[in-house]
Amino acid sequence: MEATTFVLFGATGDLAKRKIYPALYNLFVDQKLPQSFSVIGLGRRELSDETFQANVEQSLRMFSRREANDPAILKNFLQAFRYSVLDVGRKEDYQKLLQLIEQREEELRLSPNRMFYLSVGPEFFETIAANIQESGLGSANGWKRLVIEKPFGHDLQSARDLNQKLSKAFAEHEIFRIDHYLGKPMVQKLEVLQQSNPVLQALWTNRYIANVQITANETVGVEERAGYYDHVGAVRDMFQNHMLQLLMMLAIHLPNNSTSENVRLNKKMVMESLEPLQKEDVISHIVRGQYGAGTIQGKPVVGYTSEPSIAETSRNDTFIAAKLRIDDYFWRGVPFYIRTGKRMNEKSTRIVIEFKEPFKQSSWANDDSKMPNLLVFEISPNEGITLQLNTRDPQHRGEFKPIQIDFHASGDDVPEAYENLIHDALHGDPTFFAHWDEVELSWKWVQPILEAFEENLVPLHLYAAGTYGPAESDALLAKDGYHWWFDAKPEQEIKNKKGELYAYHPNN
Ligand SMILES: NC(=O)C1=CN([C@@H]2O[C@H](COP(=O)(O)OP(=O)(O)OC[C@H]3O[C@@H](n4cnc5c(N)ncnc54)[C@H](OP(=O)(O)O)[C@@H]3O)[C@@H](O)[C@H]2O)C=CC1
Ligand SMILES: O=C1O[C@H](COP(=O)(O)O)[C@@H](O)[C@H](O)[C@H]1O
Repeated sequence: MEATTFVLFGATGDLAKRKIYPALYNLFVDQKLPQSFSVIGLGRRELSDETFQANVEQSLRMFSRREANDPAILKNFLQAFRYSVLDVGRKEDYQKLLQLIEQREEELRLSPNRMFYLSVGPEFFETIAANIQESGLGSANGWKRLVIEKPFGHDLQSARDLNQKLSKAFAEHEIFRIDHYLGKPMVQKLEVLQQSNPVLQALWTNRYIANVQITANETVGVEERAGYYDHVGAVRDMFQNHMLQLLMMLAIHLPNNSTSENVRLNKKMVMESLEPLQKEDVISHIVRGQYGAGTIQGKPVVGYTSEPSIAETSRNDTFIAAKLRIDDYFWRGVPFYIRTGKRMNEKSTRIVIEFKEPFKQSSWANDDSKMPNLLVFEISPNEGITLQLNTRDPQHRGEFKPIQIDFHASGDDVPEAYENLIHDALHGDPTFFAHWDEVELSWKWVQPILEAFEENLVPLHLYAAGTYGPAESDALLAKDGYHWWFDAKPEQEIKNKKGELYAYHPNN
């Protein structure tokens, strides 16, 4: 891998501590960082290099998936780190930064390849990009890349404006827009699984699939992020980016040996084929919710409008469920249901593919003991794939009995999303980053929803914390004769149509 200088804006911030340093450390231990590597951390507060290194070390102790207790490894890792004070608006700070980078490049004999990681608020993205260009930081005789965190815009127009400004300083192939869901190992496997398994390729069509359900449930509430979250809601925070990226990754059809270009083109095609929503259709396709008081894992929690720094009158959405259709050859007629919410019953991100009724034409058609075939991708917190099949149960007069074929990855060996993404950005591999075309098409699809919410054309349903969202979310599927799979019943059991228990909830 080519020698690189990793320039981190926001080096004293929460994301850097919780995700970026642990990811760099784990890549270092796995020998996946360039042999010659320099990190320059930036922030407004004054820190010596030693204090900065000590802070990084502390973040590893708190957040790294691997213990950081080997002094020799730690020393080698931390010696790459330097700190410089930089206020994003102060031009002289960029000159100081340039001098420091050049000095380190000379000391370490690094080629001037520079990766600028913007782990700062979105209000700074444009200014930083412009200053990188103006100061000459990006014009050395090597490559330059810009890694940019979410949110990428607040709506369609602001996203377009931001992109236009960034593109004055960086070309599209130099911009790596982070969507950390694309870094999750199971999401990355979706592409490989489909490409390398003819059995899945054959099934990936409306001929066999009845519906697809994509869920990202969280148990946490708004936490300390009121200032940000109350302006974005679930629709911008999760749906426009992470959930639509999951939809694209699931729905693409890829040629064998596909390249990152194929992935991007196919994702774009999925978004272009999404049936657009008109503002007046939002009410029949989208459910918006907000959590009220309730109980999470046995503990009482307050409702959204009683959370610190949230106005009592807030009508912000903390839950969204949607029904979408992809109007193309493969998916025409297959509804995609998506939901995400805070303060839900459990933390789980999963995709469930429900296959069509297998015995429609057979003499078993009216046998209620059979279940549909399901293919389940558990994305987080546990990673796994389950295929549910029907078999006969000799113990019970030969009724159908679902069996599940399971693969589950073991926790410690699974790299964190940020490890995968930083590794790919260092390699210049854009496959698992959001291309501008996808971002623009996502905002375009979501725009009527934003407007309908703004104009209050859609009711805001309250749901009790610790549930699976408002009843209207269940009704969205029930209208089509479906239900959300794997929502734990109060007693955490899953029963068949005859009311017989056939499985416990997967997270129990
Ligand atoms: N935290 C998270 O879990 C996630 C965060 N993100 C995104 O990552 C980005 C960073 O978030 P997070 O780390 O939580 O934010 P924090 O508020 O914790 O950190 C912000 C960082 O920006 C620096 N900063 C603030 N103002 C300036 C300025 N004028 N000039 C230079 N540096 C400045 C701060 O340093 P100092 O105070 O020293 O100036 C600090 O290092 C945001 O875009 C956020 O949306 C995305 C996903 C998850
Ligand atoms: O981007 C975000 O994602 C997290 C959820 O991520 P996960 O990896 O824990 O599923 C969410 O809590 C946060 O609000 C959002 O900004």
